[in-house]
Formats: sequence, structure tokens, C-alpha cells
Amino acid sequence: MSTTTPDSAPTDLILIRHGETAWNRELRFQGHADVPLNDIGHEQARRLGLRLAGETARHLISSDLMRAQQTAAPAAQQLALPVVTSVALREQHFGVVEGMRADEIQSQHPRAWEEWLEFREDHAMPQGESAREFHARVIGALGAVAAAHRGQRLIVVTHGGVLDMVWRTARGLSLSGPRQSEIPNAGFNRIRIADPAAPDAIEIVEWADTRHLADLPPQPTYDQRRHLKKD
Ligand SMILES: O=C(O)[C@@H](CO)OP(=O)(O)O
Repeated sequence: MSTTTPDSAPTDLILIRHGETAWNRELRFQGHADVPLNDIGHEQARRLGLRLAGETARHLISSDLMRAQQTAAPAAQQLALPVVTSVALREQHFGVVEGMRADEIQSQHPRAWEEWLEFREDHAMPQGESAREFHARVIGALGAVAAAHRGQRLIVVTHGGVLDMVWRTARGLSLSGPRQSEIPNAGFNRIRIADPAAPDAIEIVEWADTRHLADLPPQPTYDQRRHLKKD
């Protein structure tokens, strides 16, 4: 029996947003800032590792930022896989506002904050990356990963913004406008890419499943304008 994978087989990607950090709980913009998991985030990662142990994944790829690598570590141990890191799977770059809460940005960079609230795809925070640039980076990176491991099952640990780009692309939504999907820390998402040469054609198979996180503290909730608390 042949063990090669037919060229037509879709690539199955399990996409994970990293576990919680102190800055997630404080609703601070993180972007490329390298923030570690907090205690809840480590417990989320541990539970995720147990859940992923049942997946026949062949590769484990992670954003090189610490919060993603720390989330990948228990799964790597369960599956006895090395973690391959990728700079291209980092969060959107938020430039000078990284580390700030919404109220701090509003007082220190009022114009940038006003523009942010318009959610235009060509807007970038000062010294940051626009949604359009970010989309090209991350969908290109996922296409390259799918091409390198065609027809296989992979685990990719990455960030909320990356998952937002995947959701918009799969649903044919504009890159402008606020997020329209739930993206919990350490949630489980599964997508398929049929043709790595056309990575925009994404099928969403499962999204935002958090059954493995039951009875952990509730995650901070956001209104449509990310980084603002709902209440
Ligand atoms: O950078 C951040 O603040 C958020 C934005 O979505 O991303 P993550 O916590 O997933 O890295």
C-alpha cells in the first residue's frame, strides 16, 4: 500500500490562539510585544495539550512569540513533535501603541485611536501594520505551510488577529470593519485548504470550541470595538 499523499488531498490545519496573558486580561494591545502566559494561560495550554493528544497531527508550527510557543509546548510533549517557529505567524504589528489600553491610546494618540475605530483595511497604528498588509502576510504564510505539508494534518499556534483574517477570508468578508467571530484564548479551530496555490479558498470545519477549557475562569469579553470591555 502506498504511503504517499495524493496531490488532491486537502491540508487539515488545527488553528489555535495562544493561551491567556496578563495583557489579554488587562485588554492591552500586544501585537509583536513578547508577553508570557499567565497562570490561567498555562492551565489552558495544559488542557489543550491533552485534547490535541488525540489528533494524528504530523507537524506543530507556532508563531515565534513566547505566548504562542508556551501554548504549543504541552501539545508538543503529548505528540512527541518538535515545535517549528515562524515569524510570519505573529500577531498584527500595532507599532507605538503596543502595551497600551484603549483609554491610554485615546489620550496619548487621539488621532490614531479615532482612525482605529473606523476599522479601515488600510489603517495602521503609527509604526504598525495595516489590516491589508497583515492579511497578505498571514494568508501567504498559511498557504506556504499548506504547500509544504500538502494533504497532512498540522497544528498551528498563532494569534487572535490571524484567526480573524482566516475567518474573514473563508467567509468572503471585507478586511474593513470590526471582528465578527469569537476568538477565545486556547480555543480549538479546524480549517481545510484544498489547494495551497489558492489559500483564500478556506473551509471552516470547526470554530471557537472551548469544551476542553470548561470550569476555567471566564475570558475577558470584548464589544465590537476590540479592546473595550463589554460592560
Ligand atoms: O495583540 C493583541 O493584543 C491581540 C489582538 O488580537 O492578539 P493576541 O492576544 O491573540 O496575540
